[in-house]
Amino acid sequence: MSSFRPPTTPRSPLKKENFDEASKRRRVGLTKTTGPANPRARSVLSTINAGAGVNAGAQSDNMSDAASTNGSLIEFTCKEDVERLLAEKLRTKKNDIKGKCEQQSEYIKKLRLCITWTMEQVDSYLAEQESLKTNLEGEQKRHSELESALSDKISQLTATLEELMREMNSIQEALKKEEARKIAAIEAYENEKSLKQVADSSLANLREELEKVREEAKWVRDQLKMVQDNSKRLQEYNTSLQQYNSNLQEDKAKHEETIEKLSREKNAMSEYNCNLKDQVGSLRLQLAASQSSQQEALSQRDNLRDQLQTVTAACNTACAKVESLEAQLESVKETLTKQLELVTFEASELEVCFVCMYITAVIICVPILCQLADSSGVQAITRFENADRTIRDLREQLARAEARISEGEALRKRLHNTILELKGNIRVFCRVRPFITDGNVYDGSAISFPTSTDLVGRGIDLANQTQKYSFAFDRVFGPDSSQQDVFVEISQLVQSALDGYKVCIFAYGQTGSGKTYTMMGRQSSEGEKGMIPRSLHQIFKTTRALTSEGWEYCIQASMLEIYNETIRDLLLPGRPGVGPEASNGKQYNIKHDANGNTIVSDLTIEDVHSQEDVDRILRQAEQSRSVGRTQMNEQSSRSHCVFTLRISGVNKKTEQQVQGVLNLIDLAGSERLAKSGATGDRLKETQAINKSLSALSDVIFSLAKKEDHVPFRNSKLTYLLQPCLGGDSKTLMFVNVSPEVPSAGETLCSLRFAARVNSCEIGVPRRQTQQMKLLDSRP
Ligand SMILES: Nc1ncnc2c1ncn2[C@@H]1O[C@H](COP(=O)(O)OP(=O)(O)OP(=O)(O)O)[C@@H](O)[C@H]1O
Repeated sequence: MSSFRPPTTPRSPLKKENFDEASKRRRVGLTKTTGPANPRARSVLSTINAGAGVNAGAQSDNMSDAASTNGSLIEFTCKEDVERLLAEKLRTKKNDIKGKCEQQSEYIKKLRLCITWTMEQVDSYLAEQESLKTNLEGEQKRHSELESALSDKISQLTATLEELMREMNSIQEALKKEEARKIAAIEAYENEKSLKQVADSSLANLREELEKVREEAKWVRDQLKMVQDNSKRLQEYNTSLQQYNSNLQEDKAKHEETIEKLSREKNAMSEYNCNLKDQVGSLRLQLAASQSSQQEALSQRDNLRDQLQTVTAACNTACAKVESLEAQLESVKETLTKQLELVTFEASELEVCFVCMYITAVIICVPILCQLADSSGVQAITRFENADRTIRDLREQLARAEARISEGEALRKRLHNTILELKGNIRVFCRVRPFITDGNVYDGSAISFPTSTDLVGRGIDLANQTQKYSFAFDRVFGPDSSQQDVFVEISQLVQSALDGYKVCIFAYGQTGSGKTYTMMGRQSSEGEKGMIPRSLHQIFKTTRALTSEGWEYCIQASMLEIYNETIRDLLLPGRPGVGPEASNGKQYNIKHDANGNTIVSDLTIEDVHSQEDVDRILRQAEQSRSVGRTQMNEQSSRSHCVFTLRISGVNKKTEQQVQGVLNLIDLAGSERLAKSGATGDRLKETQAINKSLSALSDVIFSLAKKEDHVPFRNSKLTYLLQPCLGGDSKTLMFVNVSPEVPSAGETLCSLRFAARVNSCEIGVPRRQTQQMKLLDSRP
């Protein structure tokens, strides 16, 4: 608590300056008549002055004269001096008036000095009093302020005190409650203590019981184990029973089949019987018919006999007919009777036979069926064994085939790689885009293609002013070449990436020469899709096809831009464009791990599973790029755009693994510094582009020349791609060329750059790359 201390009052208001002030005023008071500050003091002074005032002017001169003549200048320092002066007695001879006068005038002088000193004292006291008064007023004012501050403070403190009192009361109440609670808790504790004792004793009992229960549990566990063993055995038995049951089911099915067959035979036989019965019926009907016809014949005979009797001449023939008919009838009758007897006998016999057969079949079938079941079981077992043997054989054959396939695959990879190495690990293709009739007239004089056998499809001639320049590359694609024609060459490198190699494909060339067209193409038209979508299509197609051989692939994509040596993430969700806010404050640091992989910290990496995923991320990247360009007021691309696919494959069967990388890069449009006329930021941009492009060409050039020390220099692009350049990595560069005449100077520049990259200008021998020692050159 802070203690209140009143401000210290100045103890000596009449210090030197105050005193000087007072004496000054005294002097003024002597010359000027001032109002009486202190009436009493003033009256004393007036009396003295009045007494002395008679000869004031002359006396003062005399006084000083006297003082100086006597040589005794009296000084008053204190009251005692005055009293001493007043007590002084004049010692003169009685009649010595002159001496007396002199002494008195001397005395008067002293008295005057004394009065002067006293007045000065009085004045100083008055001044002191005044200053004390003002000090007092000031002090009083301060005091009243302090008083009011104190009263405020006191009221505050009173309020605080009241609050504290309230708090104290509430605390006291709480304390009381706490105490009551404490007492209750103590009681509860006591109860709990007694309960604990009871619980301890019961715990001891429970422990004993627990021991017993544990023993019982052990016994139960043993029992359970036994039961589990039994259950296992029963399960096995059950399985064998199920097996047996399934065998029996199979047998039952077979028996049912046999029974069905037999019942089908029985049906056939009963049908046959029915047919026979029908035959008998029809024969009976025939018999009845013949009997009726016999009756008719007899009636006819009677009629004929009647007619015979009447017609005698025709009687012989009729009689013969009748006789023959009778004979026939007799024979038919006989035959029919015999047949009827036979059929009846056969029917009865068949009936008997059928019943016997059925009974016999039933009697015979059971053991036969049992035998059949046995034999079918044996057959099934043999069949099973045969099938097992066949399966084993097939498996061995399959394993041999798979081994042959993987050997073949390895051989294919080796051959593919050898072919690409023979073609060159670093290759340069030239692509001339068609002339764009944008109000321009094409005279076709700038670019031509040599027709000599050794340069056909490989050479390009450029006419610039009066000079002609010839270049040869690994392939030259003319203006008529389609995206598919170009992709045929690229697809081999895509296969290399799937085989686990690192591949970099660059598109280089002046602004508007067709780099983006080559890499991305036109998404809207299937035939005009560029290398990136086509490569991805091939990758998905191949990985799908390889699934049957046990391969499982994981494909991850990332896309970044390097603008003015600054990395921009093109797949950053919600990326607005450029500037620090575009990266959401992320730092993109490039690092290389021990396995030769490039890691860009904070970069968005997307898993891609289908062409749709790829289309989506390409759209997003294109949008991010165009927003960036608009914000930078770019007319065309001024940044390097790097699309990276990381392909990781594992073969479940052979446990082989591959880790390939495919980088597809749309480089910034090249521009000659001298020609660009750029200034300010534009100049800086152009310088940055040229610097990184020349660093890239230096790297590839020294890799092609098999140099030990590769100059990765201070360029983000080359540092980023470091693990993918050199060694057994594959590098392919497109030099894109515009056919327009005004750009011939630029075209010459691009072609020279490309020629330097692969040292393939005519007359310079081609070189193969070899395993290089890559230098770490972190920018
Ligand atoms: N082979 C081609 N067939 C048809 N059109 C093409 C071809 N190559 C380029 N083009 C067209 O030429 C124009 C410029 O091409 P593109 O934008 O690809 O050039 P670029 O080199 O990427 O330019 P920049 O450096 O400015 O980005 C585009 O309209 C493109 O469609």
